[in-house]
Amino acid sequence: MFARTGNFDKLLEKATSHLLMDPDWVSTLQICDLIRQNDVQPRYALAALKKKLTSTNPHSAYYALLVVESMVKNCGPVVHEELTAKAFCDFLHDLAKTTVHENVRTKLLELIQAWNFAFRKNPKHGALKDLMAAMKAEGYKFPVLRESDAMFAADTAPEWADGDVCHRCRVQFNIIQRKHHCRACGQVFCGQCTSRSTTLPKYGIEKEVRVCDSCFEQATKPSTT
Ligand SMILES: O=P(O)(O)O[C@@H]1[C@H](O)[C@H](OP(=O)(O)O)[C@@H](O)[C@H](O)[C@H]1O
Ligand SMILES: [Zn+2]
Ligand SMILES: [Zn+2]
Repeated sequence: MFARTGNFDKLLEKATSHLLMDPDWVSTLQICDLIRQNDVQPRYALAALKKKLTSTNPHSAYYALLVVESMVKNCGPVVHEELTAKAFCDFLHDLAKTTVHENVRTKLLELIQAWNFAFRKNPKHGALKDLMAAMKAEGYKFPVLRESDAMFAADTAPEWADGDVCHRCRVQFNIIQRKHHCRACGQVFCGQCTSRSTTLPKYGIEKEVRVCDSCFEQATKPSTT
């Protein structure tokens, strides 16, 4: 686990370096890949980003906000849930109040507006709606919404299911027979039923990851079209 978060920490330093003249999109998108591939948990990522967002350096704080924006666009519901949790919305409210960087505040208002539009139909993200209402009541002026800002990347890999037996052959898990997850369908399997790996471009996963036999067949069969 450490190896994966160690990689994340290095990428975050690069993506939010105060020496950057322009955003480091390569590192930013590699961060998204780590989250998408379940190598780093969104909670860990957002906790690390909070420190960067409150940096005294305007570039670091601003680039950190661009990383959050990319995560929301590219990593799907697991990030959306963390982002719109009350605790993080309270942090964003405080950041809007306390940041000394006008560019961060402007970008933050733009993002809160875009996220509210994107999640407007989903009651799960009520804390974000409350945040925007509270900030409007406090006199914050939100920019005109660009709907393009609120579009998100297509598919993201499904969340992992849990279970005591292999989803395919029903063998019981135990100290020897370990659990594994297929990154394509998210189901839980034994080692024998997830012995192969493949890339999953439709989920933005470019490296070979563990998949179950049926998802392997599905992902590797020549396309009929
Ligand atoms: O080996 P364990 O200590 O049981 O841990 C399991 C591995 O981390 C599996 O990773 P993998 O799918 O990449 O094998 C994961 O899918 C299971 O949920 C975990 O229980
Ligand atoms: Zn099995
Ligand atoms: Zn599968």
